[in-house]
Amino acid sequence: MAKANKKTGAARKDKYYTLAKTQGYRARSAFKLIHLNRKYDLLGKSKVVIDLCAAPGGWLQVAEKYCPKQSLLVGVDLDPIRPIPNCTTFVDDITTQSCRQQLRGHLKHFQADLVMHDGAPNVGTAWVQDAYTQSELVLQSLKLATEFLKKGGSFVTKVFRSGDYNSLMWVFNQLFSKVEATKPPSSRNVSAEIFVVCQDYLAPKSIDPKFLDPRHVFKEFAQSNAPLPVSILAQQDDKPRITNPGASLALQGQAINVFAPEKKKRMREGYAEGDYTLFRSINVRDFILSPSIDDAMRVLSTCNAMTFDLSSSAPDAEQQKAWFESRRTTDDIKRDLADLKVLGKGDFKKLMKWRVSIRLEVGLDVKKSDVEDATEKVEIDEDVDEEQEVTEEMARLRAEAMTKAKREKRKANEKKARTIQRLHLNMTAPEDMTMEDDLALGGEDVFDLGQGEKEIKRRGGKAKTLDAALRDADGLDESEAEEEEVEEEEEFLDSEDEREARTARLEGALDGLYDSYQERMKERDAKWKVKQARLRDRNQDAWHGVAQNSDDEDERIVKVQGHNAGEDAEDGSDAESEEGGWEHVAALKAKIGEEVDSSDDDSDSVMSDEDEDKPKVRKVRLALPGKSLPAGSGVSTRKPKSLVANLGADVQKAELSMAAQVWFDQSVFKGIGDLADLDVEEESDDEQEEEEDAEAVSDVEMEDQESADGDDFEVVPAEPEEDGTEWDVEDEDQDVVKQEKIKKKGLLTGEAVTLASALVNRQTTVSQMIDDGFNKHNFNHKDGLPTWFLDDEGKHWKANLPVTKEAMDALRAKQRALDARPIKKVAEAKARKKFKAHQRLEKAKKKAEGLVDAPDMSERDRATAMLKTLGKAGAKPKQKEVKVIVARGANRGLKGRPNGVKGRYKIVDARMRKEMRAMKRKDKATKKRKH
Ligand SMILES: C[S@@+](CC[C@H](N)C(=O)[O-])C[C@H]1O[C@@H](n2cnc3c(N)ncnc32)[C@H](O)[C@@H]1O
Repeated sequence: MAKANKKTGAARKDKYYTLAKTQGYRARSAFKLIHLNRKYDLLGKSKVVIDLCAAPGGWLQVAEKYCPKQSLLVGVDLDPIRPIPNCTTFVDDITTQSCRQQLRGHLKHFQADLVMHDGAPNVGTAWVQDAYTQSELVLQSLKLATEFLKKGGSFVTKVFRSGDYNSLMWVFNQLFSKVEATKPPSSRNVSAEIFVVCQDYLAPKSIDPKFLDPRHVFKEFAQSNAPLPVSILAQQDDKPRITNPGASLALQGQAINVFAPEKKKRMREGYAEGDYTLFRSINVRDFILSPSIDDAMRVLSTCNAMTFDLSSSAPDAEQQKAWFESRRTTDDIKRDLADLKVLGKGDFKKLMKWRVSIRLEVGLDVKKSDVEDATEKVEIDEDVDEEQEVTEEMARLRAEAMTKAKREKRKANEKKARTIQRLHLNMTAPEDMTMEDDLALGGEDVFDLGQGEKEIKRRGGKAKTLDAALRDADGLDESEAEEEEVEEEEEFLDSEDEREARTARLEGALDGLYDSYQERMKERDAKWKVKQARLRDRNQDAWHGVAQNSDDEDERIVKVQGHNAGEDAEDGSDAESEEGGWEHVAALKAKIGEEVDSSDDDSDSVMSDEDEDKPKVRKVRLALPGKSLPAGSGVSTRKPKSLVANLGADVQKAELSMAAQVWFDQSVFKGIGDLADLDVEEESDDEQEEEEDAEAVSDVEMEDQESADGDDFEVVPAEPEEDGTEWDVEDEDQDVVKQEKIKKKGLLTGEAVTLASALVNRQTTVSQMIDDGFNKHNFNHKDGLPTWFLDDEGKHWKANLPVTKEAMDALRAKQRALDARPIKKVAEAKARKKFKAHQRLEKAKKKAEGLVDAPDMSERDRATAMLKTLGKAGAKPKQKEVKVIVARGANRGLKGRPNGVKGRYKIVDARMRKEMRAMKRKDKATKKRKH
């Protein structure tokens, strides 16, 4: 079973986890801020920073590292934060007044350059992200930001892609002149989180509180979106939302037109609305009893795991027990059910076969004439298109399988022989054997569906053949099926052939199903959807959002109250000026909604044709109605009122993708307009990660490469960072490195010496060597080969370069010569010794000369003295004596030189001295006895 990609707890400990550990960051999230800082340079100039929801302190650590020295860094969280140098932290809830006051106390008269928020609501041990609470938390952090930020300051926050996301973005856009959403590479792809960087705070004199009130901000979207989950509805009930009939109705109109163009809400964002649980587990009954193969596939592609409910309280406990204990529910199947996200093709097919076999076993698939089986009715009303596609695909696959079966009939014997041969050669692992292999060998497959049919027949039931089951799933009727059966009977005369052909057909059909399963998995991927939407955009006019910004005063973005007081909406009322800008902005927003409705005849998008090719950076701007757009603003001015494109005919064409398009066409995604490219980045990341395992490329290097590859993030600046951070490691040319090494140390391997001598001796040429380089080891043709085979080959199948005996002898001789060379330190010691001996001799010579001239010495004395002097010169210098002090009495526990001891000394333990003396005595005694 292919478990290589399994994302276990250990797999969550990815490279950023490791990097955080090695670099001393408390949380892997630190890298998110590092990446954001790289892209937006948030920290370099920020002298006053507030970190909301800062525990355990990863972001503060990063801020401490990258902000100017002496910066004021304040962090707050519900959880205490272990002290971080140069940072002030306190425990509080950011939604409370006391937090506000404490922040004020810490900041004193300073205003913040940057407010950061990486908060996520604490929802206990289960990581269920209540998106609404999260959005509220974001709004709360924005509220604090508006209070503490200075004009021009920045605000960074984490948001989740949920129904409230657009509302949040809209509010951000009112308060900051630059708002971008981005997903740093360190943010896991499976996570719905996205970071919004708001720059250049406009600091209006006063802000309508409604801009920061969740009940107002999230109102319209909550109403226009699909039903919210119970928890969210409960919250709404607790805090009834204030409605604003005038504006909100129009807004709803707009929202309905734009944000909910589809009749049927489908989970375009990849998460079921309101369900932000990353792990979804369901009961196997939903899979086994799913009315059609398509539904079963949907279960497989949307869930992480399937479980059996064996508790006695389960309504179908007995049935579940039977399924669980069935011989078809092998350990492999149980493993697959436990982790559906890593299903390989083989696993997928096994599970689909298992479902069919269990259904056959329990008699779920029987002829309709006998039992009206409601569960087999294929519901086609929901996914007509997909169902049709699957049906067509199945028909095509069946036709293919028929042709294949004919061919295979001819080759049957050949195949059998090959299979047996492969087994003999140990080239096939049992798990890689297909059903065909099993049948070829005459063995019984655990999912031998024919067997299942027989079993049912034995029990007296009229088993529906597997083909029939598949046909039913395809929506083929009985007569068609019978016709096919007659044809098949003509084709296949003996039962073995028939059986084989059926198996082949089943395999073909399952292969087709697996492909569509994969398609489905891809479709769940938001990035893939964006890619598809873009492709469609190229061919047809789609909704292109509201007009681009221009410098024109009349078309400027409508800002908060302070900015728009006195400017009325078209109706001329100035009622909102009293209370604030919310109604005003909302009314203008509503106006645009009306224009959406009234501009049906205008099928042109405001994006010019050239713009289509440009990166789709679209920012929703609220234009004052009736004013034309200025020339040169990059926006077509032909039809000034047509702020949005026609949603008519095109909507029909692109109906199913509209929600996805609208979602990703918003201004927020302008920063990640290259989401599709990120796919490539991701793929290359995956490859890189594989390489990382294989080649142990350093994490740091990887990090650089990743940044350089991704469009989303800038290439790391060429100049080294001041603090010499480990991100900027130069990617050395390995060839150059090797050449340097060879220059310094010569050829080091037998292969290299052999090749070099072959070249020198003209036994080969350079071009011959280059030709030899074109071998399978240098090219990656691994597609379609079984993993066990590649593993095995990787271990044992190495390039076999020639090594001659002469080459090895030469290398050995070189090594011996190296070994024979005294090492530097030994040479130095020897020289020192020689020098000292020479000095001693010189000294003795001088002394001897003095003795020669001594008048009062007898010849004998002179000779004795001379001998003594010269003898001393030749003798080994006396080792300086070391006095041994026993650590007892006054000396016990003594530190430093004991009183009255001069020269070298050593403090020893009394017991140690005794033992050493005893040993010496023993040695002496033994020596004596020997003599
Ligand atoms: C993802 S962690 C933050 C990690 C942090 N940025 C770091 O790098 O170490 C989210 C934090 O939000 C905090 N949080 C959630 N709700 C909060 C609230 N109402 N007030 C303060 N902190 C809150 C949680 O206690 C949690 O520590």
